[in-house]
Amino acid sequence: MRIDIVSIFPEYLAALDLSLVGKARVAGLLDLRVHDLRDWTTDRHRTVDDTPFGGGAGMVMRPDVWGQAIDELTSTGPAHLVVPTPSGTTFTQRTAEALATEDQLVFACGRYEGIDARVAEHYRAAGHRVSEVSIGDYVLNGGEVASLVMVEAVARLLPGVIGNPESLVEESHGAAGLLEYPVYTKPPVWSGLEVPDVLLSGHHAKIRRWRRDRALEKTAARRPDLIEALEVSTLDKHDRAF
Ligand SMILES: Nc1cc(-c2ccc3ccn(Cc4ccccn4)c3c2)[nH]n1
Repeated sequence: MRIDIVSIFPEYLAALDLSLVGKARVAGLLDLRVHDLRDWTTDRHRTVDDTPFGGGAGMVMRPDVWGQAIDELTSTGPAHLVVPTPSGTTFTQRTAEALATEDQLVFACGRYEGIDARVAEHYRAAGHRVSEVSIGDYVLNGGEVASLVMVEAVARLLPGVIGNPESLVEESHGAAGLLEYPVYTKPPVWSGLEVPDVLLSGHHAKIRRWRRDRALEKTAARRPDLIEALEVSTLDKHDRAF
């Protein structure tokens, strides 16, 4: 997969050189390129914004500069344009799974009051998939942090990026559709607190059952909406006790 990220603060995306995503790039599992939007400006001041039509506070990012950038970056094939915005559809694990199937993603990181609305309109009309996406109900100062979140969520789903793909099944919002169970490691007693006996028993069936019970318990307590969304067929008679 190729991912292009365009921003007026490209150094904000330096975190993607680190850790799991950084290693995936070095290993050639992910072709991730970060670009400075100002490289597509033509004036001496490298201007990317202007005052909003209709008045109002703040500035709006110009469509022409974004058009030059996105045209160049999508010239090699079908790309999915992802535009972080507070007014977008909510990004979920399902969104990450869908984006992870694409050949190319282009993240357009806005700043100021956002990007001229005609940019998304233009690329939809040109036949591109365009997703205007929010990472949650709070307001950031730009799209860079949202792009970091989405790139990490997508990259870890790509083949070979996560060491043990099995862990993708049991984690929160994973295939099981539950929040994950509590995890423990050594020492067996810490701060006067013990590890649940069943986890020390070596009885794998009981451990599996205990973990599923804790996952159902936590999900029912913290995210009853996820319980509603569970396929009833995936619940056994023991589960229905929750
Ligand atoms: N989940 C999210 C996403 C964002 C986000 C994404 C991109 C941009 C580009 C500019 N701003 C600031 C801004 C503030 C007020 C109204 C419009 N935009 C952004 C904020 N905030 N929260």
